[in-house]
Amino acid sequence: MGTHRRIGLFGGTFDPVHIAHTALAKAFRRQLGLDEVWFLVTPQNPWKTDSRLSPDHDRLEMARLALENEEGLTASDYEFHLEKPSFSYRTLRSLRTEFPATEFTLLIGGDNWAAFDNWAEHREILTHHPVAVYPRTGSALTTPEALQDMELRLSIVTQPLLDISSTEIRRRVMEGKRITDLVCPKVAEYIKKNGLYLR
Ligand SMILES: Nc1ncnc2c1ncn2[C@@H]1O[C@H](COP(=O)(O)OP(=O)(O)OP(=O)(O)O)[C@@H](O)[C@H]1O
Ligand SMILES: O=C(O)c1ccc[n+]([C@@H]2O[C@H](COP(=O)([O-])O)[C@@H](O)[C@H]2O)c1
Repeated sequence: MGTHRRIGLFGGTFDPVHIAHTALAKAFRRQLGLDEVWFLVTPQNPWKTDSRLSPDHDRLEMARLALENEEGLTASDYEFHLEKPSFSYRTLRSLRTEFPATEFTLLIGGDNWAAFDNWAEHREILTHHPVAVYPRTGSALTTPEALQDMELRLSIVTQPLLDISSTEIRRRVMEGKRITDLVCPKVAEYIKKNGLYLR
């Protein structure tokens, strides 16, 4: 006890998790010297109410498979037990209460960061947590004006851009195309075995 742990949080839908997610999480962990990075598989992003989402347990299992040999990267079902939709401030409140000696740093894409002042209770989030932002295609790393009076603990994660998305993977599966370069082999196998993304 008493050790001050530093954990990075990477929230997403992960339907499915792909190699760009893993590469980014590794860069995040290494560049910030974090003990661990948790992939928070979100049951329901407050801004994405897409009913065609794969079941929570499939998305979690794929994240587990993708990360089982990745040191310091863990798939987390923490948000499965919280109220929906999964507002990040609620998740973070709960984590702070449960793990008071741990510092949680949020990983946020440049696209999400540009709109961060629209996140529920965003000032509360920034008061309690450092944030790491990484570039995404088409988004500049500028801090929203509404946040400029805040004392931000902000770092930038530099990572070569990989043009891969879960949307593209789902589409390729539906079209019967190969996805072996885009997801890890065990995830490809899981998708096939369970007939995911065929409709
Ligand atoms: N190719 C990529 N490079 C860098 N970051 C990515 C990439 N793909 C996804 N991310 C980041 O990972 C986070 C979680 O991923 P998410 O589950 O939304 O995947 P996605 O591929 O963007 O999904 P979808 O295509 O279904 O919207 C996203 O908010 C995004 O910031
Ligand atoms: O809390 C919010 O208001 C909020 C608004 C938009 C997105 N989020 C979270 O941001 C994370 C990334 O979302 P996404 O869909 O871009 O992968 C995911 O954990 C969402 O729950 C959170």
